[in-house]
Amino acid sequence: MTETIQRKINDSAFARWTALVLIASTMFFGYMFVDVLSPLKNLLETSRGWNSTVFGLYGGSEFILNVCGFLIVAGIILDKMGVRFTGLLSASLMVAGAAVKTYGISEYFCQGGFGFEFFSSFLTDIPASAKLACLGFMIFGCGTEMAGITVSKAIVKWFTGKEMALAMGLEMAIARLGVFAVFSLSPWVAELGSPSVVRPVAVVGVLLCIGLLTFLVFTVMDRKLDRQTGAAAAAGEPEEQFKVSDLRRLFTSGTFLTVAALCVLYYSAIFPFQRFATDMLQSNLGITAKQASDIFRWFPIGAMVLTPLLGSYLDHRGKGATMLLLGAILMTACHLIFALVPLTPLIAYSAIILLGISFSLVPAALWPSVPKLIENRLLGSAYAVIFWIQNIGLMAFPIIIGWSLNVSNPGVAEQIKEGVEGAAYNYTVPMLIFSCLGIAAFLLGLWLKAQDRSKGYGLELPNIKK
Ligand SMILES: C[C@H](N)C(=O)N[C@@H](CCCCN)C(=O)O
Repeated sequence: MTETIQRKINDSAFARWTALVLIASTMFFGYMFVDVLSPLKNLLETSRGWNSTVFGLYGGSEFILNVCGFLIVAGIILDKMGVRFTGLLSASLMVAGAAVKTYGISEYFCQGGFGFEFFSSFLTDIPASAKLACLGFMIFGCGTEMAGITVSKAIVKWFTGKEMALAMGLEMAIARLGVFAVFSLSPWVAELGSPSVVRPVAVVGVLLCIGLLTFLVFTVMDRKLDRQTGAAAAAGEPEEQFKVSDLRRLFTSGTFLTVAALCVLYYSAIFPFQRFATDMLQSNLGITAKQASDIFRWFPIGAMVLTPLLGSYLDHRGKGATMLLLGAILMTACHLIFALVPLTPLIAYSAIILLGISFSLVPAALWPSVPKLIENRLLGSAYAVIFWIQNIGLMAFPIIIGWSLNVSNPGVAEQIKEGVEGAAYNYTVPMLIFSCLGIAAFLLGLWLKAQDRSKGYGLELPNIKK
C-alpha cells in the first residue's frame, strides 16, 4: 500500500517564518503603543497634571478589564474559535482602545471637548484626561493581551516539532525592538514643534492599523494550513473539543500554578519598572527625559539580541528551569544596584545590560515550557490563565510603585509641577520593592526546579528530540 504524505505549508521554512514575521509585526506595533507614554512621565506631569500616583494608575489600567475576567474569556474564545478569529478581534480592540486614549489626552478633549464634563464629574483628584486615557488603555489592554496568547498558540500550531522556542524567542525579540523604537522615537516626536504628548500617541496609533493588516494576511496562510491538516473541517480549529470545565485542570495543577506565580513575580518587576525607568534615571542622574530614554532603550535591545539565541539553545539543549533561576538572580541584582548604589551613567548602563540578559533568560524559557505541562487543546486557556495571574501583578505594581514614590517623596510632585529647579524623586523605596519581587521569583524558581526533577516534566530537556 502506498501512502502519500502531503507536505503542509508550515513544512516550508520560508512560509512558517513569513507567518511568524506577520504575527510578530502585530505585536511589534502593540508593544510600541504599550510604552508610548513611558518616556513622557515628566511632560504628562507638567502639561496634563498627572502626578506619580495618576501615572501609576494609568500604567495599571491597561490590565484592569483583563483581571476582571476578560482574559479568561479571551482564552476560552481562543480555544473555541481559533487563532484567526481571536487574532483579528484582538488587533481591532487594540486600534479601538488606542483611538479612545488618543482622544483622552488630546487638546480638544482637555479644553472641554465632548465628554470632558462627564469625566471631570467624578474622582475629581484625577484629571479627566487621565480617566479617559485609562479607559482607552483598558480596551487596548484587552486587545494586546488577547493578541499575546493568540500569537503564542499560533506559534505552537505552526512550529511544534520544529524551532518552537526559537520562534517564540524571535517573536519576543521583534516585540522588544518595538519597545526600543518607541523609547527612541516617543520623546523625539513629542518634541517636534511645541512639546506634545498627543503627537507620539497618535503616530503609534496609526501604526497599530498596520499591525491589524499584517495579522489579516497571516489569516490567509493559516486558513491554508488548516485546509491541509483537515482541522478546519472538523468543526472549528481544535482537534479535540475544548470544554470550559477543563479549566479546573489548570487551577489544580501545582506545577502550572508555580510557573504562573513565577511569571507574575518576575514580570511585575519588569513591565511596571519599564514605565518608571526613564523617570528613575532622569531623577537619579539629573539628566533630561530624552537622555534617560536613550540609556534605557538599550534594555530591550539586550533582550532582543539574546532571546532568540537562548530560545534556540532551549530547543537543542534544554535547561529551561535553570534559565528561569538565573534570570531571577540577574534581575534582583539590577534592581538592588538601582536601589542602593550611587548612580553614574556607567553603572546605569551596566545594570540595564544585566536586566537585558535577565529579560532574555526568563521569557525564552518560560513561554515554551507551557506546552510541556499542558496539552494542546487547553493551550489557549493555559496561556490565558498565566496572563491573567500575571496581569494582576502588572495592574497592581504600577499603582503600588506610583503610590510609594509619592509617599516616600513628600512635596516633590508639587515642586516638579511648579518647575522648581533640581526637584527630583528618590527612587530607593520603589526599587527595593522591585528587588523583593526578584528574590521571591528566585525562591519559586528553586521550587520549580526541584518539582521538575522529582516529577519529570522535562523542563530541563530540549524541545527538539534527536
Ligand atoms: C505582557 C504580556 N502579558 C507578556 O507576558 N508578554 C511576554 C510575552 C508572552 C508571549 C507572547 N507571545 C513578554 O515577554 O513580552
